[in-house]
Amino acid sequence: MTDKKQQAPHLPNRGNGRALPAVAALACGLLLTAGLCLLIVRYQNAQLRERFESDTARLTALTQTQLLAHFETLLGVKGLFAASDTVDRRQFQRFLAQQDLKKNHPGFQAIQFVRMVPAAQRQPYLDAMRADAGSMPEGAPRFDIKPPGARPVHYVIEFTVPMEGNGAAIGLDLASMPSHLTALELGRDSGLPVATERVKLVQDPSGQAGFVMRVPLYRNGMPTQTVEQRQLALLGFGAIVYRVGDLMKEVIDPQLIPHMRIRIVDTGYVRGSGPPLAVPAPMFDSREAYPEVVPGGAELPGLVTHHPIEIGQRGWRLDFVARDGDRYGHNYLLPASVAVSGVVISLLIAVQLVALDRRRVLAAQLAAALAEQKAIVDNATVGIELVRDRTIRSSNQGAAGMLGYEPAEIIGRSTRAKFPSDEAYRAFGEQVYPTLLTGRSWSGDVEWVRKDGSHTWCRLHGKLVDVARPDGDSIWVSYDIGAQRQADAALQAANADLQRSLAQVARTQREVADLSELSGFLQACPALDDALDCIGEFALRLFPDSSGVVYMMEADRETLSARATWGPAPALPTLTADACWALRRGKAYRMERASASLCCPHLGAGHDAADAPYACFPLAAQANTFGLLSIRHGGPATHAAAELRYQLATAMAEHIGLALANMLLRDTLRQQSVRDPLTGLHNRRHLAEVLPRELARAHRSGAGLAVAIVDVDHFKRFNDRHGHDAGDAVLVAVAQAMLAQVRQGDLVCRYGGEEFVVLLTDIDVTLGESRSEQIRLAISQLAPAHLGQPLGQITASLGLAFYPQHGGTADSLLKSADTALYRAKEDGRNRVCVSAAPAPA
Ligand SMILES: Nc1nc2c(ncn2[C@@H]2O[C@H](COP(=O)(O)OP(=O)(O)OP(=O)(O)O)[C@@H](O)[C@H]2O)c(=O)[nH]1
Repeated sequence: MTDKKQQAPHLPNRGNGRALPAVAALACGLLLTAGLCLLIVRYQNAQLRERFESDTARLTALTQTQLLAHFETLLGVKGLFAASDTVDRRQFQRFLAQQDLKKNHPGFQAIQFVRMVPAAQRQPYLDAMRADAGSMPEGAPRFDIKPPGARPVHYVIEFTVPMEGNGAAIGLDLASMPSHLTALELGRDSGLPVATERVKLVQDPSGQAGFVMRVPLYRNGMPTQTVEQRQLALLGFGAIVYRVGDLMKEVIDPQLIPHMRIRIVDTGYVRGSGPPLAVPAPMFDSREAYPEVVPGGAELPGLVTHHPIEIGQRGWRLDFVARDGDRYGHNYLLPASVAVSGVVISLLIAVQLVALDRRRVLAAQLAAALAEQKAIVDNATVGIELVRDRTIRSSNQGAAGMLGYEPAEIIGRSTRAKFPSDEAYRAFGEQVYPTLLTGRSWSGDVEWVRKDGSHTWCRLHGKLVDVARPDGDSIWVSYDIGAQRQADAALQAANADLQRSLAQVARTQREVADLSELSGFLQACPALDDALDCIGEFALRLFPDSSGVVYMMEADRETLSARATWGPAPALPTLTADACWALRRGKAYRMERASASLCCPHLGAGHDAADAPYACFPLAAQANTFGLLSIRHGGPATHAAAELRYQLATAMAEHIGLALANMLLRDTLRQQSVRDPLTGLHNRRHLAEVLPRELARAHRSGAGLAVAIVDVDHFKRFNDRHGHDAGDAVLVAVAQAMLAQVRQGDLVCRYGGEEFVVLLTDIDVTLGESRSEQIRLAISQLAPAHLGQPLGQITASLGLAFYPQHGGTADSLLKSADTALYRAKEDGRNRVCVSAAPAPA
């Protein structure tokens, strides 16, 4: 069995690895998508950060600008004191009123003047303040420095604007508070504005963070270039008290609050101006400052920035944390869209690649299959053709070569070119298309014409490709069966020959059997006539449509008489040798064609041997022709059949000839044994056979029977006188005379020498006596001669005995007759004496 792998078409490998490009493309696509999404996210982040940084930078700058604007107010206070070291409370209030601080700087808690009071000046100062009518007409008798206690220097809040809500701060000695004291001393020594750390404003019950910005005020006219000079020249401080929350509300764009959390921490003095803070002090938190503002989404840890600013020699750090939302929140729609699109596109690309690969594989498979199919078609031993519109559209080598064409020669030609005639082509179409139009395939044998004009037979199978389009393509497969048909024909012929041979064998066997049976019958026949009757019957068995005749030679050896016939009677019942070519030529003669001159005359004038062939066979034994077999057949036959029936006729003739020859020989021998050769009469042996039989018949029938013994008188003397030959002639003449006097059925035999016995059947005494007398008379009337010489009168004596009167047996009857003969001799010869013997008991 052929390996299936070898049968499978050679197709591209579809194993592992074919999906690799698609997977790689998908991976690349996903990677690109991820990268693109990452870039978008990063870009968005950068955008957000840029916006965030821009917002926070702007906010920081704005904060700083706003604070500077605030500080300008403080610088205005400094200018106020630069004009006069003795600015009283009313001047101060008037100055501030011009600033319209409540309106322009709502973040102010208060603006103050802090006076530096050395310990030595404490009391004078208190006295002056308590007596000062500038602030109120009755003065401020309860004014005091608080908290009480001795300190090297006091920094006393001398007046504050507004007073409402800030009155508690009047008289407060800032030197008692280390954080204030540090800031005051730093401002004093630096000559620059200085801020405090976060302080809790005593005048502010809200508890929010606060700080105080102060600017040192020096006495006019005193140098302030050095620290010492500035310490000596210090008058006090102009101060602004801030509530950080209120301040930042002025500064911060409220629209940003929902989008970010802003915290401000105080990181301590910068440039070593003071002790650093271990922990930055929170100054402001937008979440607390704007509780009414609904914050955006969650804080974005990745969107945090810090901006340091310097406020009165203190470092503030503004911490910004963006909140998720429409300003800083990530727009995931775009990356998500990109991601989804990228994934979809990647998948589509991968699917396309898979499909492309699949198409490529399918295309390769299709190409391989087509190539294989083409190879199969091209190399097929059968013919394969595509026909459309009765035109050969394609043809393989098998189809073209079958008719001696090259494919290029026959492609494009009409299918009619293959058929021997228009009629054959039309008949083919009428036979084929009814089947094809049902959608079934048609198969059949067609006779086609080769390129060289010779014809061949092809077995054809056809089918419409699309039954809905009868004029469309049809596929035809053909193979040359010319040789096969020849072989089939030869086989059929051989088979027919074999059948004929077998039939012939059977017929021959039957004929042999018939011949054998004929031989058996012929051998069993007691007489020639019986045999001849059998011949006619068997001849009809062997030659059923025949007629014929068997002629037998007559005693004259000249003529032949028809003794057995079958079918129509022969034209000549008797003939001579001249009437038959077989007898003339001494050998078998047959004639199977019309020829008047060569046709045997015994068949009759005008016999046509072409219509009725015949054969004649001489029947001979030991070169002695004794008969003729003539067979006339019913009609012509093929040469072989004619030969066979001639052989059969020959065999039949041989069988018949041999059988008849044997029969004739047997008859001759028998005749010789029972006949007297001289006279031709039956002899004594024959009489011994016949007499008992005739006696039995007479006994059965009751008829009479007579036996007469006839003896020539004085024959010895006749012999002696005329010689023995003359005696023989007399005996012959006597025999003929006796035969002439008896009836058919009677018997005349030579009993011995010159003695004869005449057996007269079915006769009574009277007739027997008269018949015996007739015999005697006939003999006596003979005038025999020999060699031209008369021999004189002949007489004979007869002894007559009758059955049953004179004997019941052959012996007794002959004895009675012999006794009667003796008496006739005794009584003078030439007479008839009847036995006188008595009837047997
Ligand atoms: N020519 C011839 N003679 C025969 C033949 N057979 C017998 N004879 C002779 O016939 C004669 C018979 O003679 P016999 O028996 O004495 O009788 P016969 O002379 O006829 O005398 P009768 O009978 O008393 O009248 C013999 O001489 C025989 O030789 C025969 O076939 N041919």
